[in-house]
Amino acid sequence: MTALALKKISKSFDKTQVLKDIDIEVNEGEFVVFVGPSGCGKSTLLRVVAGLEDASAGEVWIGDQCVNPIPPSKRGIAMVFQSYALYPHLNVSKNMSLALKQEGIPKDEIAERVAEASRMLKLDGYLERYPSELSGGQRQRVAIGRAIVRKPKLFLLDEPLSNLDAALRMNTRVELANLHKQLKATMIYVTHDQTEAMTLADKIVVLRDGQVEQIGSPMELYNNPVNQFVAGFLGSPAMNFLPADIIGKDASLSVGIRPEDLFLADDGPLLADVTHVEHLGGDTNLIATVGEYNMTVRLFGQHDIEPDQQVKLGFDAAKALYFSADGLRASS
Ligand SMILES: Nc1ncnc2c1ncn2[C@@H]1O[C@H](COP(=O)(O)OP(=O)(O)OP(=O)(O)O)[C@@H](O)[C@H]1O
Repeated sequence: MTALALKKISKSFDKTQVLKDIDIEVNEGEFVVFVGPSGCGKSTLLRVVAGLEDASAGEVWIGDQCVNPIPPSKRGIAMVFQSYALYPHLNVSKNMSLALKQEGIPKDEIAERVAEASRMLKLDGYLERYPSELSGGQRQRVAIGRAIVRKPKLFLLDEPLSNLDAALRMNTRVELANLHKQLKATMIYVTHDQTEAMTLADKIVVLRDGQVEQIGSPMELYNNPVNQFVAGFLGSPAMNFLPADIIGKDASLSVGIRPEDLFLADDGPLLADVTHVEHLGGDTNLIATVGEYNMTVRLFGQHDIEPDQQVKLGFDAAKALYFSADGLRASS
């Protein structure tokens, strides 16, 4: 069943249009990630779903109801923000239960829900602590717990991990994926981080300049992007783009080759000047130039290559993608 449908949503602030004709369907239980560069309209779209902003045109459907006239508090949603927005004067237990109390839910049910959420989030030992006595990761878990106890139809998460350091971000990402599995809840998650999108999503919505570029599973988008923008946005290090005549193809096209699809080959068609080498232990990244074009090569394992060295590169031709001058996919 469809949990959320956005139908031709547009949004303008004064004369500036920031969302244009957005159509998205989210199935029940899906983890959907809105991803795109800064300013593309991700947060505004989430706020329109929440009812914190009105759409200038179009409809928001939650389940079988058009919620345009319905205020945020009645939409059956719970939001988690980047800033945890916890109440500093309330302990963890009270932060989690406040909204339920305001809704008039009986005390023993509140206690049950708080106990269950804190068990899931491994916060059971911290219920009496105040936010100032918690780490950033714990605070974010409380914010997530506060959403869980409300048993919403839809979870809306706006960059919830971006205040955490890299290691904690990765742990919390895994916890969030597990939580989604346990709750079987519908989640809409906004991020500009393509790794979060790739690792968390059942379905990714790539946005640019207020428009949907492509919707699909992470692997569909990675392997079969509709255009150069999507191809370049998903994947780290990013896809390399070169004029196709460098590999003997039509000069009006660009060829896109992912860093991991390049390899060292004495008879390879690309002569690369290595400018920098990143030894990652398990992998080695070469930053290089081919003619005037920059390239990143991801080699499996450890390699004894120095900056200023020249290497010959081959690539997996079956995985190369071609793009016409307007950025759309083309056949070679
Ligand atoms: N209340 C507002 N009034 C005017 N312009 C706004 C308002 N809110 C957002 N915008 C503009 O709308 C555009 C989209 O903003 P939005 O915050 O949705 O982008 P985003 O993709 O979430 O970016 P980021 O990743 O940087 O948070 C931006 O150009 C922003 O300046």
